[in-house]
Amino acid sequence: MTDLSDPTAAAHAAATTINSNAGIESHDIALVLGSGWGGAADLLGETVAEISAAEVPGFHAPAVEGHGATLRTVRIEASGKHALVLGSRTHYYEGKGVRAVAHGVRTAAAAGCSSLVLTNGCGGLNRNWAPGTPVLISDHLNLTGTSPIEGANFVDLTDLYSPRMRAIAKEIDPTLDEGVYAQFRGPHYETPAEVRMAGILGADLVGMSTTLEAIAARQAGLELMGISLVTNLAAGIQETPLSHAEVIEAGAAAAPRISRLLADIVAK
Ligand SMILES: Nc1nc2[nH]c(I)nc2c(=O)[nH]1
Repeated sequence: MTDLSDPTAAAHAAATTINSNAGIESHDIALVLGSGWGGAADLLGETVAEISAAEVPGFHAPAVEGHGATLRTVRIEASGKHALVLGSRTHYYEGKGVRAVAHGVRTAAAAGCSSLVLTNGCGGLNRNWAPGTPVLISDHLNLTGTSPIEGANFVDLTDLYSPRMRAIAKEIDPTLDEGVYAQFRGPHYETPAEVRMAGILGADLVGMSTTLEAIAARQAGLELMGISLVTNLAAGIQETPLSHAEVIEAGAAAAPRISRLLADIVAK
C-alpha cells in the first residue's frame, strides 16, 4: 500500500502517473462517480486514456463491486478540456484512514484540475424525492468526527458547494432540488432515530461519503459541486428495511437521466 504519510507528495506521484499515462500536461475538471453515476463518463466525450486504480500510487481496487476500478481521462466534446474521472473512491468506513479518502481529490488538484464534481448515492429524508431523484448538495453536515485537514489549518468552508456551479446545474435542469447532505461513518445504515436526528440537525440526505472529500477539495483550492442520487428513502422514512439490491436497482434505473445531466453540466 502506498505510503500516504506525506499526502502532498503522494498526490503528486499519483498525478504524474495519471498525466503521463494520458500523455497530457494537466487535466481541467475531476469527477468522482458514486453509486448510480457510472454511466456519465461515456456521455462526457471520448476516453483518451484509462489506468487501473491499482497502478496509481495511493489508490486501491474498489471495496464495493460495481464501482469502476479505473481512472479515466475523457476529452470533453464541447470544450476540448480534459476530465479526470475517478471511477473508484475510498470510503472512510473501509478503515484505510482519512488520508486515503482524500487522496483522490488531492490527486485531481495535483493533476491540474481547477474544479471537482462529487457524486454519490444516498438516502433521502424528503418523501417527495423518489428513489432515482438527483439532488444538488447545498451544504453538508460532517458527522464522521474527523477531518482530512491536519494541523492548525483553519480552512473556511463558507460556500463550499459552489453557488456558480449549482446555478449552471439548475439552468440545465430547473427541476433540480437542493439539499443538505450528512455523512455518517457507516458502513451500517442509520437507525430510524439517527435519521430523525439528522433531520432535526437540518439534513435532507444521508450518506457515507463526500463531506471529507469536499473539505479536502476546499483545502486544495478546487471549485466544488456535489450531486446526490437518492437511491432509497432513509431508514424509518420508508416502512420497509433498506436493501443493497434496492440501491443498485434505483441507480440503474436513473442512470440515463443523471448521466446526461452530469455530462451537460460538465460541458458548460
Ligand atoms: N448513510 C447512508 N448511506 C447510504 N448510501 C445509500 I446508496 N443509501 C444510504 C443511506 O440510506 N444511508
